Amino acid sequence: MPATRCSARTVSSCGVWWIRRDLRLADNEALRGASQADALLPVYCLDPAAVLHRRTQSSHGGLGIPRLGPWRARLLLQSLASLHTDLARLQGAAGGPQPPPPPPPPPAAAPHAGQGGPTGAGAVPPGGAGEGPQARAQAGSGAAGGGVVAGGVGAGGGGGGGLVFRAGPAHEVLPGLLEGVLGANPQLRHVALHLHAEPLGGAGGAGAEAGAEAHVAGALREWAERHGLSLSVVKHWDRTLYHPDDLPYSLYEGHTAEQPAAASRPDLPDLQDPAWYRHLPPTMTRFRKATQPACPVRPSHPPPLWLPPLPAPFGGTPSEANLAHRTELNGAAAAGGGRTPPSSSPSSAVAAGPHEASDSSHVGRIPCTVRQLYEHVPGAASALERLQELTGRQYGAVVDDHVGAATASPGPHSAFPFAAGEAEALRRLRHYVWGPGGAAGADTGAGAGPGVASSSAGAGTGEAAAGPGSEQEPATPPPLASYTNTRALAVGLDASTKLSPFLALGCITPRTVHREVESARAAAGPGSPLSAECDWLQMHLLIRDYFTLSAIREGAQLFSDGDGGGEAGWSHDLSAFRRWASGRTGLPFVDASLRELGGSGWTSNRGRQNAASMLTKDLRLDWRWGAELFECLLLDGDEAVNAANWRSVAGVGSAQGPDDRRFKTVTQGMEYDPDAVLAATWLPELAALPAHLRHQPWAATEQERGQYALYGMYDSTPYGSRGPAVDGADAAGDSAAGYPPPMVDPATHVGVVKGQQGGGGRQAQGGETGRPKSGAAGGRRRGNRAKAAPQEAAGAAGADSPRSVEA
Ligand SMILES: Cc1cc2nc3c(=O)[nH]c(=O)nc-3n(C[C@H](O)[C@H](O)[C@H](O)COP(=O)(O)OP(=O)(O)OC[C@H]3O[C@@H](n4cnc5c(N)ncnc54)[C@H](O)[C@@H]3O)c2cc1C
Repeated sequence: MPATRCSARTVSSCGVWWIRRDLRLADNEALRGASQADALLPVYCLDPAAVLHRRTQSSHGGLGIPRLGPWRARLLLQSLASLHTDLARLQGAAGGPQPPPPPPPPPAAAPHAGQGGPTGAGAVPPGGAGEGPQARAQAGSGAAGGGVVAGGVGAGGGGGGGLVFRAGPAHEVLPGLLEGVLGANPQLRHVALHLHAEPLGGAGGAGAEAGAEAHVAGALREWAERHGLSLSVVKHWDRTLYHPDDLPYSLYEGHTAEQPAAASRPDLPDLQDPAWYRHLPPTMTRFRKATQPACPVRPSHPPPLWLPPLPAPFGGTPSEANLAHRTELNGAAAAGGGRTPPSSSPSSAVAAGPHEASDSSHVGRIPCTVRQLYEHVPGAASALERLQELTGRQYGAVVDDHVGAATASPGPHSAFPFAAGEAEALRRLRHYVWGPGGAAGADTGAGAGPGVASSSAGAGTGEAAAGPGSEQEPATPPPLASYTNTRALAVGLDASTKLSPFLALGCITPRTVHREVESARAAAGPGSPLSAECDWLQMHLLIRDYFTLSAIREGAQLFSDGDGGGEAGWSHDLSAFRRWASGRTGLPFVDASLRELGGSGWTSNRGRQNAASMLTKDLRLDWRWGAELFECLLLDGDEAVNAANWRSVAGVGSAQGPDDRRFKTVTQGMEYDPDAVLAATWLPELAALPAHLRHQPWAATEQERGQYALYGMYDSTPYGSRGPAVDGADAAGDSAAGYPPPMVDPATHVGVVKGQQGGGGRQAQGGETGRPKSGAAGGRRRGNRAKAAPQEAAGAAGADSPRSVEA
């Protein structure tokens, strides 16, 4: 038995990390705060309110579907498993730095083609690193040289580690857990609860978690008083790039500083109206101008190298040696000498059984399937049924799939074919910013960038020397280098960053993304064209901030119906909604996007905008129904960001902009998916058609009608009154005849394809005249957005950025 065990110390303080959407070790204020105590109790509470809606979203009631749909639930479980393994590795690790173990064997196959492949510490082939200290030591092997502690559960540490998973609202779960801790640690004197605040999580907030934070604080206070303990409750905020406390104005209307902040900030640009500085500016452009120059981005913190162990009865007790060692290790990490990325892969963690990775039966069991998760929540099964009914899709395979299975459920067509968790988030970020091989930077320490890895970086992996920037490898431009041109495309793994699911679950912070991008900018040097791409990516982080902050400001009004429904108000025609939700509107770009969403949990920003426009501007259906379906299905579903985006497209509330943000969806498809790849992939009925007909099958010539059996599909029957609805419409199977005619006049969805005006341009019309001259390839192959200076693009009613907030 290691000597450290003999000198076990009593636990007089316990830090509780109430894990919410901050599933990471690095740059995590709540974890840092809770780790100051003798013991650390990381707890994830599966609150039924996070799985099912508590609120009624529209005046006509909600849809009755899960708030946490199967795709995101799966990603959540994987991320929890990954975090569990990382915690088990670090909590109570003892014995000091270990010599780096031999490099792990190269994985049999790169799990994600095009992403640079797994590299270094995080690259644990599915099922490759299983149980046991040796496996875990290997999992940590790529960390900064000399900084990794092989340890964790069963590895001779001063106690076990891992997260405690419990089903139930936190205000019920946490006092119960602490009762057990107190029973096993009679010397306990102080409990410190650290949590990451949710945008809508405060008392009186609008979201389903409204009041949760206040409830928990109240319940713990009552518990602590009863036992004569001292309690501190500390809320942290890492969700946005800019910390709300640093903004040069108040978020809330009605809050008036004595002087407008602008008066004391002559360095701020003159935005004409000083009142903007008192409140969250009413448009994105003004927000950017008022915020960027005035607000620092706070530094992001490296991951800890040591964490206090779980308290008894969940784990062991810390030892004097452990505690002394904490200071040494974390001090080194803070000094940048050993940024150790989390090293687990969710697949390895789950393949071994995430819960079984703990040595204590007291540590709660993370469900291994989405069905197990749903079983904790009464009503979830029927909500899933309802979702299936609305989308016309069965989710059995997804909910029953073991989350650690090597074959990812999202399937071969997923635009988000990534694993979950912090290490994967970092790999994706580095790949996007530095290019193929840049994921090796995931092992080098954030911000270091490839080619400038510290000497300790990649120890044991051999990756650092082969990274980009080295002589062996020709420089391949990173995806970031073409972000401006590709970001708006509807297809393409590297068209956009695909970071939003990681950001939504908190596997990575916007600060970390920002810092990495700044490193790339610095490495590229002054005047490099990459700088504009960096600006444009950071602009989108700003949009996320703006929408999140807007949601906070809206509070209870976030889900008000606004007046966007027009005089008649919003329609609640459920049958029309079903056609939309199941991707059977008859407008291929909208349908393909919606079926992609239903079938994989992802669709592009462009697809989302067009689908939302169709729902609100053509069908005049209640935007909250659309928002509810999106929040359920999206891998990156985020209540605040989602609702704010929907409000923006629907034109409701204070974010209202131009009256009509209606998208011509056929033209949009031609511009952002010229080869109609999305339709070919997700609309089997149209897959056999040539690309130009996949954009608008009704535009077939007489000859094409015969050739592709399109006769009878598009006759003169008024739109919307015929054609297969989702219920029982598939008689014609996956042939073109099985594809429904448009619910609305398709001519109103065709406009000028940008970039084709003038000489080579054409006025794309509905009906017979809408054929591109040279097939779909006649459309632009690249995103339509010109390489505008980000500043201008941000200020314009850009195709990417929410127009209404740019007004
Ligand atoms: C109707 C509708 C609903 C949406 N719902 C969500 C949602 O629930 N969660 C979510 O994260 N995004 C949502 N978005 C915004 C946007 O579609 C996604 O953030 C983006 O497509 C994610 O892809 P990416 O990570 O590759 O983004 P990139 O283009 O690479 O952008 C980088 C990051 O910037 C942020 N970002 C970019 N565009 C937006 C935007 N319009 N609003 C907020 N943040 C943005 C994201 O965090 C993203 O990861 C929605 C958009 C619409 C039109």
